Amino acid sequence: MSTPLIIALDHASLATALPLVDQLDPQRCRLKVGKELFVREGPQAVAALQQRGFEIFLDLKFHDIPNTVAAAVHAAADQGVWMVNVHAAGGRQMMSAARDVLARHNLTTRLIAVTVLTSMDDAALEEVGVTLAAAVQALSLAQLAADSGMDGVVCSAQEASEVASHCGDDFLRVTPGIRPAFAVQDDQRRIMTPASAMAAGSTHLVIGRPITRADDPMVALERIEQELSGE
Ligand SMILES: O=C(O)c1cc(=O)[nH]c(=O)n1[C@@H]1O[C@H](COP(=O)(O)O)[C@@H](O)[C@H]1O
Repeated sequence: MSTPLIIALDHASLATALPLVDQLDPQRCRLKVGKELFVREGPQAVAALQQRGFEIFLDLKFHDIPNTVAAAVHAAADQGVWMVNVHAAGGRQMMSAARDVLARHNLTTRLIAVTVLTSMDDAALEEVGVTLAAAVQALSLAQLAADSGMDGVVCSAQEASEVASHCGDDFLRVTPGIRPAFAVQDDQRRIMTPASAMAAGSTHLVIGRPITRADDPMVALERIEQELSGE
């Protein structure tokens, strides 16, 4: 599937997500199941979406000791999800343990690492003791993720081209913080429009509220697809 679009289903329940899901075409987007939906509904939400033909990015951003994260990543991959993520700040040992468990069980789930959350800017990072600029810290964590055998990273589109030049073109750049011109910024800080994010080297775009909270989600999605196809 060549579409870069991943729609973030940040819904309170499967029942509230399905009216949107049932209008979507699994050939034209993937779906991201995150903490809220997964904590409320569990693996059955993932299964219900897979049954409808969608590839799932299970976004639980694991960050714990290596043994715990490896086991959680294994459990996610056993559900047949397309992609799962961990926090790069969990370190080399944690990421390597997660990678190794997938390799040992011949599981093809893509394993990516979150660098610096797109909701954080330089000032927010400084408050948690990181004095590097967000872009510099993101690049450094991307390099660590690549060295630890990750398939790619979650980063801001603003960092995607630098990540590609340091970590290689095959290294995935999954970029949230996407805001079309018609959408509000919400709690995101390091943002880009869909077309500029692709031009800047993103391989995948994670988009939630600009679609899911739009008055007409399908119209919002069509506008984004048109922007991406250059119409
Ligand atoms: O890992 C993620 O998907 C993620 C990482 C990050 O740095 N920033 C970020 O926004 N996300 C997720 O991407 C989605 C963005 O949603 P919207 O801001 O509504 O488009 C949310 O589900 C976030 O949890």
